[in-house]
Amino acid sequence: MGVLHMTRPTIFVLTGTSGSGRKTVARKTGEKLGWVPVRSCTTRAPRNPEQPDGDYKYISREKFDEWEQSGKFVQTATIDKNKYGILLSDLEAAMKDDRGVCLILNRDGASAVKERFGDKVVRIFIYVDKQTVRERLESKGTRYDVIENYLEHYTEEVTYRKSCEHVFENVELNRTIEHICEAMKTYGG
Ligand SMILES: Nc1ncnc2c1ncn2[C@@H]1O[C@H](COP(=O)(O)OP(=O)(O)OP(=O)(O)O)[C@@H](O)[C@H]1O
Ligand SMILES: Nc1nc2c(ncn2[C@@H]2O[C@H](COP(=O)(O)O)[C@@H](O)[C@H]2O)c(=O)[nH]1
Repeated sequence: MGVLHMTRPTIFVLTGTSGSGRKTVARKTGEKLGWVPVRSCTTRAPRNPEQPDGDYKYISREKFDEWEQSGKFVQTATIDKNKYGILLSDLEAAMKDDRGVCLILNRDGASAVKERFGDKVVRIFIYVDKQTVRERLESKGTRYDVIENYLEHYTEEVTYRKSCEHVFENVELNRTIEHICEAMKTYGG
Protein backbone atom coordinates (compact mmCIF):
# COMPACT_ATOMS: atom_id res chain seq x y z
CA MET A 1 0.00 0.00 0.00
CA GLY A 2 1.30 3.49 -0.82
CA VAL A 3 1.75 6.27 1.70
CA LEU A 4 -1.48 8.11 2.41
CA HIS A 5 -1.29 11.88 2.17
CA MET A 6 -3.92 13.59 4.23
CA THR A 7 -5.74 16.66 3.02
CA ARG A 8 -5.54 18.00 6.57
CA PRO A 9 -3.54 16.81 9.53
CA THR A 10 -5.16 14.03 11.45
CA ILE A 11 -4.03 12.75 14.83
CA PHE A 12 -4.21 8.98 15.17
CA VAL A 13 -4.17 7.94 18.81
CA LEU A 14 -3.29 4.32 19.50
CA THR A 15 -4.80 3.38 22.82
CA GLY A 16 -6.10 0.21 24.44
CA THR A 17 -5.09 -2.36 26.99
CA SER A 18 -1.46 -2.31 28.11
CA GLY A 19 0.63 -5.01 26.50
CA SER A 20 -1.85 -5.54 23.67
CA GLY A 21 0.73 -4.60 21.05
CA ARG A 22 -0.06 -0.89 20.62
CA LYS A 23 3.55 0.15 20.03
CA THR A 24 4.13 -2.65 17.52
CA VAL A 25 0.86 -1.97 15.71
CA ALA A 26 1.51 1.81 15.73
CA ARG A 27 5.00 1.37 14.29
CA LYS A 28 4.01 -1.06 11.55
CA THR A 29 0.77 0.67 10.59
CA GLY A 30 2.56 4.02 10.67
CA GLU A 31 5.20 2.73 8.25
CA LYS A 32 2.50 1.67 5.82
CA LEU A 33 0.40 4.82 6.07
CA GLY A 34 3.23 7.32 6.44
CA TRP A 35 2.27 8.49 9.93
CA VAL A 36 4.72 10.69 11.80
CA PRO A 37 5.29 9.18 15.28
CA VAL A 38 5.29 11.60 18.22
CA ARG A 39 7.00 10.22 21.32
CA SER A 40 5.89 11.11 24.83
CA CYS A 41 8.28 12.47 27.42
CA THR A 42 8.44 10.40 30.58
CA THR A 43 10.14 10.56 33.96
CA ARG A 44 9.96 6.76 34.17
CA ALA A 45 13.37 5.14 34.04
CA PRO A 46 14.04 3.05 30.94
CA ARG A 47 13.16 -0.58 31.70
CA ASN A 48 16.55 -1.57 30.36
CA PRO A 49 18.87 1.25 31.48
CA GLU A 50 21.79 -0.21 29.54
CA GLN A 51 19.83 -0.06 26.34
CA PRO A 52 17.00 2.47 26.63
CA ASP A 53 14.35 1.88 23.98
CA GLY A 54 13.32 4.62 21.60
CA ASP A 55 9.68 4.60 22.67
CA TYR A 56 10.00 7.65 24.91
CA LYS A 57 12.03 10.78 25.52
CA TYR A 58 13.39 10.04 29.00
CA ILE A 59 13.68 13.27 31.00
CA SER A 60 14.24 14.22 34.64
CA ARG A 61 11.38 15.01 37.00
CA GLU A 62 12.73 18.56 37.42
CA LYS A 63 12.65 19.18 33.67
CA PHE A 64 9.17 17.66 33.39
CA ASP A 65 7.79 19.83 36.19
CA GLU A 66 9.39 22.94 34.69
CA TRP A 67 7.89 22.23 31.25
CA GLU A 68 4.53 21.34 32.75
CA GLN A 69 4.38 24.58 34.74
CA SER A 70 5.18 26.62 31.65
CA GLY A 71 2.38 24.90 29.69
CA LYS A 72 4.58 23.05 27.23
CA PHE A 73 2.55 19.82 27.27
CA VAL A 74 -0.63 19.04 25.31
CA GLN A 75 -1.64 16.70 28.15
CA THR A 76 0.10 14.97 31.00
CA ALA A 77 -0.57 11.87 33.08
CA THR A 78 0.79 10.50 36.33
CA ILE A 79 0.96 6.73 36.30
CA ASP A 80 2.54 4.89 39.24
CA LYS A 81 4.34 8.07 40.35
CA ASN A 82 5.85 8.60 36.88
CA LYS A 83 4.87 11.51 34.67
CA TYR A 84 4.11 11.25 30.96
CA GLY A 85 3.30 13.95 28.44
CA ILE A 86 3.34 14.98 24.80
CA LEU A 87 5.07 18.29 24.07
CA LEU A 88 2.90 20.69 22.10
CA SER A 89 6.00 21.71 20.10
CA ASP A 90 6.60 18.06 19.09
CA LEU A 91 2.97 17.63 18.04
CA GLU A 92 2.92 20.91 16.09
CA ALA A 93 6.19 20.07 14.33
CA ALA A 94 4.80 16.66 13.30
CA MET A 95 1.54 18.21 12.12
CA LYS A 96 3.36 20.66 9.81
CA ASP A 97 4.05 17.72 7.58
CA ASP A 98 1.07 16.91 5.38
CA ARG A 99 0.70 13.46 6.93
CA GLY A 100 -1.11 11.82 9.82
CA VAL A 101 0.59 11.87 13.18
CA CYS A 102 0.54 9.01 15.64
CA LEU A 103 0.46 9.11 19.46
CA ILE A 104 0.32 6.19 21.90
CA LEU A 105 -1.64 7.15 25.01
CA ASN A 106 -3.66 5.69 27.84
CA ARG A 107 -7.38 6.44 27.98
CA ASP A 108 -7.06 9.71 29.90
CA GLY A 109 -4.52 11.01 27.41
CA ALA A 110 -6.66 9.87 24.48
CA SER A 111 -9.71 11.64 25.94
CA ALA A 112 -7.74 14.84 26.62
CA VAL A 113 -6.37 14.97 23.07
CA LYS A 114 -9.84 14.25 21.65
CA GLU A 115 -11.32 17.06 23.72
CA ARG A 116 -8.64 19.49 22.62
CA PHE A 117 -8.44 18.66 18.89
CA GLY A 118 -11.96 17.28 18.23
CA ASP A 119 -12.56 15.92 14.74
CA LYS A 120 -8.86 15.87 13.92
CA VAL A 121 -8.48 12.97 16.36
CA VAL A 122 -9.13 9.33 15.53
CA ARG A 123 -8.81 6.94 18.49
CA ILE A 124 -7.84 3.40 17.60
CA PHE A 125 -8.39 0.94 20.44
CA ILE A 126 -6.20 -2.19 20.44
CA TYR A 127 -6.84 -5.10 22.76
CA VAL A 128 -6.23 -8.79 23.36
CA ASP A 129 -7.49 -11.02 26.16
CA LYS A 130 -5.71 -11.04 29.52
CA GLN A 131 -4.02 -14.40 29.05
CA THR A 132 -2.54 -13.22 25.74
CA VAL A 133 -1.20 -10.05 27.39
CA ARG A 134 0.56 -12.21 29.95
CA GLU A 135 2.01 -14.61 27.39
CA ARG A 136 3.27 -11.89 25.07
CA LEU A 137 4.87 -9.84 27.81
CA GLU A 138 6.48 -12.88 29.38
CA SER A 139 8.00 -13.84 26.05
CA LYS A 140 9.21 -10.23 25.60
CA GLY A 141 11.00 -10.55 28.96
CA THR A 142 8.88 -7.92 30.75
CA ARG A 143 9.34 -7.92 34.53
CA TYR A 144 6.76 -9.86 36.56
CA ASP A 145 5.66 -6.78 38.58
CA VAL A 146 5.09 -4.77 35.38
CA ILE A 147 2.93 -7.56 33.93
CA GLU A 148 0.92 -7.87 37.15
CA ASN A 149 0.38 -4.12 37.20
CA TYR A 150 -0.88 -4.17 33.60
CA LEU A 151 -3.27 -7.03 34.34
CA GLU A 152 -4.64 -5.29 37.43
CA HIS A 153 -5.77 -2.37 35.28
CA TYR A 154 -7.09 -4.54 32.42
CA THR A 155 -10.81 -4.31 33.21
CA GLU A 156 -10.89 -0.53 33.63
CA GLU A 157 -8.78 -0.09 30.49
CA VAL A 158 -10.85 -2.36 28.25
CA THR A 159 -14.10 -0.47 28.88
CA TYR A 160 -12.67 2.60 27.11
CA ARG A 161 -13.11 0.84 23.75
CA LYS A 162 -16.73 2.01 23.68
CA SER A 163 -15.58 5.64 23.43
CA CYS A 164 -13.14 5.06 20.58
CA GLU A 165 -13.75 5.58 16.88
CA HIS A 166 -12.24 2.17 15.95
CA VAL A 167 -11.66 -1.05 17.88
CA PHE A 168 -9.36 -3.91 16.81
CA GLU A 169 -8.48 -7.17 18.51
CA ASN A 170 -4.78 -7.74 17.82
CA VAL A 171 -4.66 -11.51 17.34
CA GLU A 172 -2.60 -11.92 14.18
CA LEU A 173 -0.38 -8.89 13.69
CA ASN A 174 -0.46 -8.66 9.90
CA ARG A 175 -4.22 -9.00 9.82
CA THR A 176 -4.60 -6.30 12.49
CA ILE A 177 -2.49 -3.95 10.41
CA GLU A 178 -4.43 -4.82 7.24
CA HIS A 179 -7.73 -4.12 9.00
CA ILE A 180 -6.52 -0.80 10.38
CA CYS A 181 -5.14 0.30 6.99
CA GLU A 182 -8.49 -0.57 5.40
CA ALA A 183 -10.42 1.40 8.02
CA MET A 184 -8.10 4.41 7.77
CA LYS A 185 -8.92 4.85 4.07
CA THR A 186 -11.90 6.86 5.32
CA TYR A 187 -9.53 9.63 6.38
CA GLY A 188 -7.64 10.33 3.16
CA GLY A 189 -5.76 8.79 0.33
N1 LIG B 1 -0.43 -9.78 17.03
C1 LIG B 1 0.63 -10.14 17.76
N2 LIG B 1 0.93 -11.44 17.91
C2 LIG B 1 1.96 -11.85 18.68
N3 LIG B 1 2.78 -10.99 19.34
C3 LIG B 1 2.51 -9.67 19.23
C4 LIG B 1 1.43 -9.18 18.44
N4 LIG B 1 1.42 -7.81 18.54
C5 LIG B 1 2.45 -7.48 19.34
N5 LIG B 1 3.10 -8.59 19.76
C6 LIG B 1 4.22 -8.68 20.71
O1 LIG B 1 3.69 -8.44 22.01
C7 LIG B 1 4.63 -7.76 22.82
C8 LIG B 1 3.99 -6.46 23.36
O2 LIG B 1 3.86 -5.56 22.28
P1 LIG B 1 4.04 -3.98 22.47
O3 LIG B 1 5.25 -3.69 23.28
O4 LIG B 1 3.92 -3.39 21.12
O5 LIG B 1 2.71 -3.70 23.33
P2 LIG B 1 2.18 -2.37 24.01
O6 LIG B 1 0.70 -2.48 24.10
O7 LIG B 1 2.74 -1.18 23.33
O8 LIG B 1 2.83 -2.55 25.41
P3 LIG B 1 2.98 -1.50 26.60
O9 LIG B 1 1.66 -1.49 27.27
O10 LIG B 1 4.08 -2.14 27.39
O11 LIG B 1 3.33 -0.16 26.07
C9 LIG B 1 5.86 -7.50 21.93
O12 LIG B 1 6.79 -8.52 22.18
C10 LIG B 1 5.31 -7.63 20.52
O13 LIG B 1 6.29 -8.04 19.59
N1 LIG C 1 -1.92 10.04 29.12
C1 LIG C 1 -0.75 9.65 28.62
N2 LIG C 1 -0.42 8.32 28.64
C2 LIG C 1 0.76 7.98 28.11
C3 LIG C 1 1.65 8.91 27.58
N3 LIG C 1 2.76 8.26 27.15
C4 LIG C 1 2.54 6.96 27.38
N4 LIG C 1 1.35 6.78 27.97
C5 LIG C 1 0.72 5.55 28.47
O1 LIG C 1 1.19 5.31 29.78
C6 LIG C 1 1.03 3.92 30.10
C7 LIG C 1 2.28 3.39 30.78
O2 LIG C 1 3.31 3.25 29.87
P1 LIG C 1 4.63 2.40 30.17
O3 LIG C 1 5.40 2.43 28.88
O4 LIG C 1 5.36 3.09 31.27
O5 LIG C 1 4.18 1.02 30.58
C8 LIG C 1 0.74 3.24 28.76
O6 LIG C 1 -0.67 3.01 28.73
C9 LIG C 1 1.12 4.29 27.75
O7 LIG C 1 0.43 4.17 26.52
C10 LIG C 1 1.30 10.30 27.59
O8 LIG C 1 2.01 11.19 27.12
N5 LIG C 1 0.09 10.59 28.12
